[in-house]
Amino acid sequence: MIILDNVSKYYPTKFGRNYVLRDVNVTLPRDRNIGILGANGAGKSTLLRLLGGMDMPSRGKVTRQCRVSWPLALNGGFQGSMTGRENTRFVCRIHGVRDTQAIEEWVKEFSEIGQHFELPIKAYSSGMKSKFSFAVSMAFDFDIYLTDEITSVGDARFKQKCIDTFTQKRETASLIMVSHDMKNLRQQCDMGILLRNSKLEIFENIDDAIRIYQSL
Ligand SMILES: Nc1ncnc2c1ncn2[C@@H]1O[C@H](COP(=O)(O)OP(=O)(O)OP(=O)(O)O)[C@@H](O)[C@H]1O
Repeated sequence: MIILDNVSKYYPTKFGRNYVLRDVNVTLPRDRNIGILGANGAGKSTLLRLLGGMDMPSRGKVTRQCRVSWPLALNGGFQGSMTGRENTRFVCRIHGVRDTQAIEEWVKEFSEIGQHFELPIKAYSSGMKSKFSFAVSMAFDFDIYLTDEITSVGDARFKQKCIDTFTQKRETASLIMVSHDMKNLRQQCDMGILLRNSKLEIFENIDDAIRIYQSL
């Protein structure tokens, strides 16, 4: 379960506070696949970051009662001056893994970035960063995976490898995904969240969420 308790999130701007969420109280179950819908700029990516703990609410509290991933293929979550190997080791430590060697080698192999693994992340191309980030995400077992569009990782072959690996993970985990692709949302999700006017509307059935979203 992920519990949002009176959560507000805003960004200060020169026009005043830009509220993305305002006084939101919801509990997201551990065992449903949830699609997040909303117009451009509604706050879907911000919500995903709050759920994963990459970002903090301005007010209120987000409580995770299970292991929640960071948004897959997130490019900005690593330490640029550290190498891929060092970043992997760091993430291992955060997740309480002491013997990091096997995970380091798995990430090196899966990401296909070769000797770049031993170089600082800031020297990676954006494609390399996505591959590396996806590989690190797949090296751990989470209960809930957070994802923006997975389709943005690497070339066609690598993308297929990601989809296959992720499909395996999903046998024991669930998914909270942001997408503008309704077909993809219908295929992957059974429950929906519509984000508009700084509030979340929860739909038990993804089809209902899509119908309301498309009628807006
Ligand atoms: N780091 C930030 N600093 C200031 N404002 C931000 C920041 N990140 C997002 N915002 C603002 O918060 C709002 C929500 O942005 P967010 O990226 O979460 O929306 P989104 O629904 O994911 O959009 P899209 O569908 O276009 O990707 C927007 O008005 C955006 O300008």
